[in-house]
Amino acid sequence: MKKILITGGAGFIGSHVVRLFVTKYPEYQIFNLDKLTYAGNLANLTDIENQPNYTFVKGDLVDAPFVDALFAEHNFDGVIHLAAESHVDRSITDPMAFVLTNVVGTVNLLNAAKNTWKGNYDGKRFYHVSTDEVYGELHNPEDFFTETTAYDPRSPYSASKASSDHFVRAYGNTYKMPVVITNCSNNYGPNHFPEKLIPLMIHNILNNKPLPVYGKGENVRDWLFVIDHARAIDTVYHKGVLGETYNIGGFNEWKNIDLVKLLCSVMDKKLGRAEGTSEQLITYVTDRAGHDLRYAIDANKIMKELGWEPSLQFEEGLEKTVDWFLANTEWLDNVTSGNYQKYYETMYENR
Ligand SMILES: Cc1cn([C@H]2C[C@H](O)[C@@H](COP(=O)(O)OP(=O)(O)O[C@H]3O[C@H](CO)[C@@H](O)[C@H](O)[C@H]3O)O2)c(=O)[nH]c1=O
Repeated sequence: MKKILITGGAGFIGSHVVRLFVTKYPEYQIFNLDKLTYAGNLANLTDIENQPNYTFVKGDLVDAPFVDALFAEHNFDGVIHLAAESHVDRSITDPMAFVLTNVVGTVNLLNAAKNTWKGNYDGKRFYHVSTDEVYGELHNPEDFFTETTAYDPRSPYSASKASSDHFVRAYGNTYKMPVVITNCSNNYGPNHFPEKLIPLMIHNILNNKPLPVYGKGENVRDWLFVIDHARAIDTVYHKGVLGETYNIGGFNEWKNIDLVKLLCSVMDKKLGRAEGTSEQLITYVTDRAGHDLRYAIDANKIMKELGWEPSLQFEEGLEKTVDWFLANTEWLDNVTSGNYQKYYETMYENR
């Protein structure tokens, strides 16, 4: 039985990857290693937690002896590394947390794999899940990030992810480790932690709170339904060429303000409120420091070479997402209690 270690499997994207692998591949033993930070939540996985091919391990990638021991015990065949601090705003107020988890954590994991595999890489694979933010920002509407775009990280978050990408490639080159990397655009969908744009807006609309749009709302992001990202990860894990990088995205660009207005209108319909009700909550707030203007990803390589493509149109995905949040208000209430409130009381003055 192949043993696969998925890190960060209790998080938003990770939990969708764990679910897909546990249900699609009963012949794999899936280990989910997660530190259960504020954004990691085992409630994301209750439907599969009793599956015989699923094991949860709580632990911190920064703890090298722990990571070494886990690897030595199981000699994993594959690693899908998603564990990361992921929120740009938090990286602005606490960059070191991002250096530790994203850089030190990744190098600890690489070392553990290297020292356990000892050059015997037959059937082995180290897959690093990364972000399009490593490429910096775009200004010209005709430009897209491709796999050969030079790295230009501009936030502490993207600098930490760029650094971890470089380490993964360096281990591929220096120790000939079997590595593959993907860089994906903005995800959305069920279980998204409500500090990110879409779930935050859903949460605030439900609670009649202001909808904080940074700057003028002119920044552009490319959005992909999280389950399509999980499908892409499955595709790259099984068909991706070692040493390669694949960009993943939806060819689905939205200006923040247009997206928030669309979401307001979907919410009004779902909640039976008059059209325009939620839009009144839109509040322009101080811009994010160093806010990247536009991300746009060229996903042609994964589409043409590996045959992956998104399964959903954005409007459909957004409606599914809203439906999920409306059906899971308990999940939302749980993740927005306690420290969440404290974070939002101080975050605007910290930015
Ligand atoms: C939370 C929040 C965000 N924004 C803006 C900032 C961005 O232009 C856009 C999306 O913000 P966020 O949801 O924080 O996502 P963004 O900074 O683009 O980064 C996301 O997408 C990246 C991929 O591009 C991932 O690597 C990151 O982990 C993920 O957080 O919305 C607002 O205008 N108001 C808000 O309250």
